[in-house]
Amino acid sequence: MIEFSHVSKAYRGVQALDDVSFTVGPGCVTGFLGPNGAGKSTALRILTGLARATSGSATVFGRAYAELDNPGARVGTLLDAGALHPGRTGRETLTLGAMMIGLPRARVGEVLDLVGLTDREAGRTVGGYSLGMRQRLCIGHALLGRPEVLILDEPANGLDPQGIHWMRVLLRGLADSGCSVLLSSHLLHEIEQVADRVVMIGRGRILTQGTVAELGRNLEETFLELTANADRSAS
Ligand SMILES: Nc1ncnc2c1ncn2[C@@H]1O[C@H](COP(=O)(O)OP(=O)(O)OP(=O)(O)O)[C@@H](O)[C@H]1O
Repeated sequence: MIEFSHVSKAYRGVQALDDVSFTVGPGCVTGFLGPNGAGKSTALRILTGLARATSGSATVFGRAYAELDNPGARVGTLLDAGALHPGRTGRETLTLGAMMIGLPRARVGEVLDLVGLTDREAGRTVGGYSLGMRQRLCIGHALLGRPEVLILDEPANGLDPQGIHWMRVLLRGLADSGCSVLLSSHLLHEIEQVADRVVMIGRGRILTQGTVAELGRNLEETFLELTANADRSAS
């Protein structure tokens, strides 16, 4: 479903990604775990056509995201919760999103229910939303088209413990119904709680990947050890 094949990305003076390869299959949540600055957002931006790889390819359903017909209907993305228009209401934001991918307006109400935003909250402008409400709205936006593939960059940012639990249950349910979920985070605990597979990245390189069971019960030790090794070899 999602395939990164030897993806590298150099910004001026910074090697953000170095020969990154991994796949994300249906029916599971793949956690993309790495410390701040590891290259997670860069990889997801390349995957969704927002940045260009220096070399290599990243595809969804075997094609570049931008080449898919109506990608928003098949691939749900949450890349930057801060990018919402502050002057639109939550409902308007979702209605525009639904119109852009050709969905009936009725889907907006369903999604508001799904992400737990009340009618009153949906009628308020997004500029006055808390970070957690923005995240819920963005998750809702990503789910509008009942996507087969979900790409989420740090979706738990700003959610309270109840919200994080809600998101875990939601992602689990989506994966169980066949969705391919790619979830990035710098928080080990968050990934550990929900992911079936983990891809660890540090300083732009894949450090290890496998199922949570394969990587061992003490994922934290593995994470700290591997990121420390990556730091040592880079210095
Ligand atoms: N537009 C850009 N121009 C120059 N350097 C960039 C740009 N975007 C990212 N970088 C650099 O690329 C590296 C990877 O950044 P990226 O944002 O992908 O990491 P991340 O793993 O998502 O980090 P975080 O968890 O902090 O969001 C960092 O060194 C960052 O400074």
